[in-house]
Amino acid sequence: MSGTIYACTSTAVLAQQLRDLVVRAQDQALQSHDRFTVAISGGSLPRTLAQGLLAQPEGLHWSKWHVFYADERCVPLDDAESNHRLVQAELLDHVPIPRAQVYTLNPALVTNPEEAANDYEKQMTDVFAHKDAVRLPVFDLILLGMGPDGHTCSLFPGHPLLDEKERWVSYLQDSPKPPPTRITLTLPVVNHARRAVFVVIGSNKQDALARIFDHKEPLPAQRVQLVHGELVWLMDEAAASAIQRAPIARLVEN
Ligand SMILES: O=C(O)[C@H](O)[C@@H](O)[C@H](O)[C@H](O)COP(=O)(O)O
Repeated sequence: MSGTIYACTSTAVLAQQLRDLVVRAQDQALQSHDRFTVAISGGSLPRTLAQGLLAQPEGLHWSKWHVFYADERCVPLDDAESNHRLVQAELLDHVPIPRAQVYTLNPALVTNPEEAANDYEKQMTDVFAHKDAVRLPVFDLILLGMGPDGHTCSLFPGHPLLDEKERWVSYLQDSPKPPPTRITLTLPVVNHARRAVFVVIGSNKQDALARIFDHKEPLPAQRVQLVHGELVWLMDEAAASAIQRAPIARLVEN
C-alpha cells in the first residue's frame, strides 16, 4: 500500500496539515503551468478543507485554481445533497476563485446521468486538452474521502465501475450511499494525479482501514495507487488506531 500515513491528534492539526499539503501541491503546479487543478470529494472533507484553508489563506493563489468534483450527486446544484452546494457553502463563497473555473455537473442533465458524465468529461477536456491529445488528465491534486465500506469518490466495493479503464468520468444509478445516481471520476484518472490526499476521520472507518492496511484487501480506497504521484493519508487518532501493520507518523499540536 503506497502512501504516507499521518495520525493527527486533533481535527485542527489535521486541517492545518491538509492546508500545508494543498499549498505544496499548488506551488508545485504553478512552477510548471499557470493553473492549479484540484478535484474535491463531498462528505465531511469540504468542511475540514475549509477549516484549514480559511484559517491561513496566505499563499493561496485563488485565481489560478480550477476546481472539479471527484464525484457528484445527480441532483440540482442547490439541492441539499449536492457536493457543489456543500463546497460552495463551506469554501467557494468565501474565496475569490473565478466561478468559470469551478466545473459543476450540468444541471440540465441531472435526470440523464450518462449524458451528465459525458458532459463533465468534456468540461475536463476543455481544461486538460482533448482526449485524443492526452489519454488521461493529470490533476495537480485530488482530495478524497473514504466511506466505512472503503469506497472513495463514488466507487463502491464490488461495483463494475472499478474496472473502467477508458472513461475519465462515469456514472452509476445504484450507489449504496444515497442518493443512488451519481457521476464519478474513474480510478485511472485518480491514479494519474500528481498528488492525492485522503482525509479519514472517525472510528467508523477503523474496519475499512484495518482491511486495507493490515489485510491488503482491494477495497476501492486501497486501489488508489498513484502511478507517478504522491499519496498521503490524513487521519484522526480514532481512525488511525485501527492500523497495526503500517508505519504511521504522528502529528501533534504545535
Ligand atoms: O459524494 C460523496 O458521498 C463523497 O464524495 C463520498 O465519497 C465521501 O467522500 C465518502 O463517503 C466519505 O464521506 P465522509 O468523509 O463524510 O465519511
